[in-house]
Amino acid sequence: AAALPDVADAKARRKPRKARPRSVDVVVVGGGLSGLTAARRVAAAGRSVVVLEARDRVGGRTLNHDVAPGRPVEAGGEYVGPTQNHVLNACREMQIGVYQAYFKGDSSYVADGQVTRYQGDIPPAALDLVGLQDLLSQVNGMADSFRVGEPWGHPQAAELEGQSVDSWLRSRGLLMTPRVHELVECLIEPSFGASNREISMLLFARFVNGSGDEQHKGTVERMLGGKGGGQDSRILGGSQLISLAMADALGAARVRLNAPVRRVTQAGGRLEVVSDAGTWKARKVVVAVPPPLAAAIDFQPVLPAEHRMLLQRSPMGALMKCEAVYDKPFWREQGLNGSAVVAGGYPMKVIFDNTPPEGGPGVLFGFCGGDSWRRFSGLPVRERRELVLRQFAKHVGPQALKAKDYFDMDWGREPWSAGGPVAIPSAGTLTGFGRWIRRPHGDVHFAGTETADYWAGFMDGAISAGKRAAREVLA
Ligand SMILES: Cc1cc2nc3c(=O)[nH]c(=O)nc-3n(C[C@H](O)[C@H](O)[C@H](O)COP(=O)(O)OP(=O)(O)OC[C@H]3O[C@@H](n4cnc5c(N)ncnc54)[C@H](O)[C@@H]3O)c2cc1C
Repeated sequence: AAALPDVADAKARRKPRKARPRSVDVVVVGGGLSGLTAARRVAAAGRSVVVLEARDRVGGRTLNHDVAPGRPVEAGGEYVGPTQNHVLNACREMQIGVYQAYFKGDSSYVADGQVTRYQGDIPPAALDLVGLQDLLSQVNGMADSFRVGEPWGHPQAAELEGQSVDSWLRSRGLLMTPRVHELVECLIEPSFGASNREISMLLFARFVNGSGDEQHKGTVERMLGGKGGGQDSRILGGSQLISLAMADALGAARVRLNAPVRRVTQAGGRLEVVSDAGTWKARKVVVAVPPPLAAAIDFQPVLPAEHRMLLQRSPMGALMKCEAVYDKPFWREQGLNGSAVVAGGYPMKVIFDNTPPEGGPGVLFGFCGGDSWRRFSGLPVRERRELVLRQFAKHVGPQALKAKDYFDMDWGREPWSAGGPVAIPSAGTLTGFGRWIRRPHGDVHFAGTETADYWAGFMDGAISAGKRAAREVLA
């Protein structure tokens, strides 16, 4: 023990040596699906590349959680579906399997304390269905009125961006009953991590418009649907496996963890990227991080004001996933598939069966976002667990109270995501500054799911944006 101070003193006396900046062709900022995809493309073209990732892991908004040894489920991004060709191809390339989510049996609709079983995507909301159908057809119409990824091209773009989903529903009059408002919140809260009054109709239409591919028009049904829709399938081994496999293929030398990037300077065709893990020189930089975190990087020269405004006015939603683990998915024996739509009064608006493909342990999860997040997420974990289990018990029965484990993942409290699932540009931002979304700043290029045309906000959009940014820097 007596030797310890000497060692410490010797260390203190040693002058810190300034590490020489390393040089690569391309620095990628952010080791989520988008950044890793860009890096793979750059490496495949024979150029040198390094991914600088702030966290001690890759995958960003995707995160696996083991509910039993070797049985991961997702605590972040999870589902894939038809027309999400980029993520499905990435799985194929990485030899990762995809399987259909569990749809056998009935879903549950919880309203006024009553539980009704139903099949398909639309809950049996009686008279309120008229209002709901009206909303779907109106939004599909809006989404069909502009070129994909360019919502500012809608003939009434400014008007639609000035209207929140909430004020638009009110403008439709008696058709939109209080129950329709609640049901729409069940669509909006999990999709955006925000409430009806926080999302503009133009932003909603932009997401619907992108829920397809070059051959298939985007529709609300595909964006929000289960079988055949965006929630059709899951990824064997959990969605974070895609990023883990990509990082593995790139190798540790090309993926630096614990390396938050603070400054990007460019002068005379050369760039310098300063991170907590050292400085890199590069010819090109790809920034593949959520907009508020891109806004926090010190770009020299500074970004054009319009681009800065776009990033600053695009905060992230607030969303958490609350999950309970049981010995087995006991609800399946009752002919239930575990899914529920819950109108009013509960922290979680939609619930899904998250059981691993082996069939156990049984897992249920619910989304808590927007106003529900603001009420619930700050509670102590003991209270969160109790509220969640009580809510699960409502539709699958009292056995739900006897969970063997509970965990939740609060993306609103993750500094390196700044929220989730996606950025939600405030009113006036898409029409005012949206055109800057993919515009390079000198030799700095922008990726990340928010910059995609199709499936922006989803894993598919993250991957297509990474490919597009790689094409730009390789051009
Ligand atoms: C709860 C939840 C549920 C979701 N459900 C689905 C779903 O079912 N299906 C679906 O397709 N999508 C879903 N998503 C969305 C999906 O996860 C994201 O669209 C996608 O993962 C985003 O990938 P990305 O690479 O664009 O960004 P991110 O995953 O956010 O990656 C960005 C990376 O950059 C890092 N970073 C940030 N700042 C810096 C910095 N300054 N320096 C270095 N590194 C930095 C971050 O740590 C992160 O790793 C969900 C998301 C959440 C949160």
